[in-house]
Order: sequence, then C-alpha cells, then structure tokens
Amino acid sequence: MAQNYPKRIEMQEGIDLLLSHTERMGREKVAVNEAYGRILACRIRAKENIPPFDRSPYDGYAIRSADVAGAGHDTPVTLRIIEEVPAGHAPEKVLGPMEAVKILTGAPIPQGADAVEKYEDTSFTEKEVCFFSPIASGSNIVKAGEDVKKGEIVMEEGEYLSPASVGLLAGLGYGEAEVFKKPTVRIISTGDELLQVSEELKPGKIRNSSAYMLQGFLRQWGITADIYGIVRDDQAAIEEALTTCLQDADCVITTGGASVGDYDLALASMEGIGAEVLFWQVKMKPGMATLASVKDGKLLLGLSGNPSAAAAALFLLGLPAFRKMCGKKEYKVPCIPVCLPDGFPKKSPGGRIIPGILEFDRGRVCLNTRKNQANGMVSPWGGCNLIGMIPKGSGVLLPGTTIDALYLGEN
Ligand SMILES: Nc1nc2c(c(=O)[nH]1)N[C@H]1C(S)=C(S)[C@@H](COP(=O)(O)OP(=O)(O)OC[C@H]3O[C@@H](n4cnc5c(N)ncnc54)[C@H](O)[C@@H]3O)O[C@H]1N2
Ligand code: MOO
Repeated sequence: MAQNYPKRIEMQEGIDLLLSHTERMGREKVAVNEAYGRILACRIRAKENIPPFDRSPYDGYAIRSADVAGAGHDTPVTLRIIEEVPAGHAPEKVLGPMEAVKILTGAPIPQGADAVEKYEDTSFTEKEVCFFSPIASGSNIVKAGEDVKKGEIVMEEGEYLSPASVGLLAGLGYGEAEVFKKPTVRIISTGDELLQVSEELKPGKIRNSSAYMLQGFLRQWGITADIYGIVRDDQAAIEEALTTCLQDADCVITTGGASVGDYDLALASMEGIGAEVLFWQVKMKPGMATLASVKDGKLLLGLSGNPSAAAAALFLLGLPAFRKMCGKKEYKVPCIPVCLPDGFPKKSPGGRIIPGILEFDRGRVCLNTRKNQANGMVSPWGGCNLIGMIPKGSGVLLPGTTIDALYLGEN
C-alpha cells in the first residue's frame, strides 16, 4: 500500500522529523586516554582540589612576611634557612620567627609561612637568605583549589571532551570516563555510473567521491562511518544492501536515486524493505532531493547523488539528529551573522546554501566561498567550517551583505 508522507517540506520540518525519530546512544566506559573527542555521559563533580595543597609558583624562599616588614636596600633582613623542600616532598618543619624555608616550584608551602620570595630578589648562602624589601602576606602562594575546587561541577553530561577536559579528568583522578557510545553509520552509494576510486575511467562513468566526503564529515562529528560500497540502480540490489547495513548500523545513508528520474530508486527501496517514510523532498537548494525513513527504530537517510546536495542535506537536516544520537546536550548547530565580502552573484528565490570558510577582515566575520558553486560539486566544501544560508526571495547580494551561517567550528 502506498504510504502517505509529507512532501516538499520546509527544512525545519525535516530537522524536527529526524530529531523526533532519533534516540540518544547508550553509555560506555572508556579509559581516559581514549576519551578525547567523546561526549561525556555523566556530570563530573570535583572530588578533590586542584592543586591539592597551597604551593609555591617559584623557586625561592618561604617566609613569614612580618619578619621582613622593615627590610630595605640599606636595612636588609637576614633569615636562617631551616629546610629545603623540593617539589614532590612535604615540609617537615614548622616555620618559626626569623626563619626561611628554601622552596622549589610546585612544592607545598610550609606551615607558618605566608609568602614566598623568588631567588633572584634575595641574596643567599646555603645557611642564610637576605631580603632587601618587604613582601605582602599571601604573595606568591598558589592556594589549594585555585584551578578546581572540591565539590565544584566541572563538566556536564553531553559535553564534548576536549583536550583540556581530558586533562581535567586525569587531574581529578578519573582513570575512566563514562561517555555515549559512538553511533555507526553505513554509507551506500547507488548508481550505475559509479566506479571505485581505483578503477580506470570509462565512458559515462564517474568515481564515487560523495561517500568519502560524507564519511569524513561523519567522522568529524565522532561517528563511526563505514562505506558499504557501490550498488547498481536495481531495486532488489539496493534493498539487499539496506537490509545488510541495517543489521549492525545505527543509521544508514544512501546517495543517489533520490530524485524523480526513472532510475531513482531510493524511495522505492526504502518502502520495499518496509521502512516508514518520514518525508521526501525538502525546500532547500541544494538538497531538495532528500528523503528519510525509519525501519525498526533506525534512521535511513536518502541523500542526493549530487555531492554538494548530499553534503548540504547532511549538515542542515542530518547534523542535529546526529548530535542527538551522539549524546550532545545541544542539538542545534550554532548560527552566527557573517558578511559576504563579495556578495553573491545569483538570485535565490527559494533560498540557497553556500559552504565556505570563516575569515576575519577588518573586524568583520566573513564567509569566504568559492566563486563557482553548483549542486554536483565537491570542491566548494573544501575546508568548510561555515555554511551560509541565503534567505528565500533574495536577489543578487551586494558585497558586504550579512547573512546567517551555521558555525561548524565548535564541538
Ligand atoms: N527532472 C528532474 N531532474 C532532476 C531534478 C528534478 O527535480 N527534476 N532534481 C535535480 C537535482 S536538484 C538533484 S540534486 C538531482 C538529484 O538526483 P539523485 O539524488 O537522483 O541523484 P542521481 O541522479 O543518482 O545523481 C545525481 C548526480 O550525482 C552524481 N553522483 C551520484 N552518486 C555520486 C557519488 N557517489 N559520487 C559522486 N557523484 C555522484 C551522478 O552521476 C549525477 O551526476 O537530480 C536532478 N535532476
Ligand atoms: O535537489 Mo538538488 O538536491 O536541489 O540539489
């Protein structure tokens, strides 16, 4: 029976439909040295202070500031050195009046001391140290918990584990981190015209480029993305590929055959395996030829054969759902106003998506795009970290026009 599904939908409707059919992945524990780039699946409350004790930021002398209150160039004050404390050692003595402890960077401040003076601001022998100026109480002492205070919430569930987050986890004594599992996505490239990368070109044939670009984008987002391979324009073959991929993938992406041609079989194949179609065709350019369906709770995304259209739909429609699957707390991709230094030479009655690179020019945040942009191209996506969205009904855009752009540089 023919399915009744939304057609020619607005982009936001597509995003919402994909989100509402997407589940967050389960959790797993990984060693802290494998945690970089993952999404944290719990809240982290500091179980200890960093640093754990008051310490010296310099090589110098720990003293009682009151002892050197009267020190001056002509009235030096000499203190007796009672101990040396290198980093990694605990002081054994309590500092008394007119005493100093030789201290090295990172070593704990001895009891009784309330300031540290750098070596180079003193004159010293092995037994004594001489001060030529007063020093305020508290000077050059790094307090325990200066970096992180015990009990403080340092990370939230859904946070991306950056290099610094992993450093913080290690600093707090977490050998493992609870993270969301990575989703697995399989990419099926449909089309009789497609050749493997290493094959020789033949008349009418092109190499499969899309799969590799899409795989790269998915990997950038922390997804395990595998290329299934090329499948000819044959419904039974596409259905078989879909069924195979669905066995162990969390989501399947097809490219090609998403339009209205005689050999456009993505829709029929998804229906053929009993998937529920969520939508077909989205009001976006490029990327109109996009469809989505669900089978056994798993998302099937049918992207255009045109590489640029496939990339646009993957970013604008798919990315929020992938962020949700990955466990990110914010699904929405950040959007910022950017300037088009050269404007845009064509009209955009239905709106237009233009990938590019973020640049700064005389205090303006700019979107630098390739002059040549078309649905069938891969090259405009090179280095892309901003996706400009020219609004519906726009005419030719003058140099300096500001438009909204999705910012892809945040994690
Ligand atoms: N009569 C109409 N024709 C087309 C329409 C339309 O509305 N009416 N839409 C056009 C638009 S827009 C797009 S986008 C494409 C979408 O087509 P399909 O998704 O069916 O894709 P194919 O026809 O299979 O391929 C399109 C194009 O891309 C090349 N291709 C395919 N796979 C790959 C790959 N893996 N790597 C690189 N390039 C690939 C393919 O050879 C074609 O040139 O339909 C328009 N037509
Ligand atoms: O449908 Mo095409 O995807 O507009 O570029």
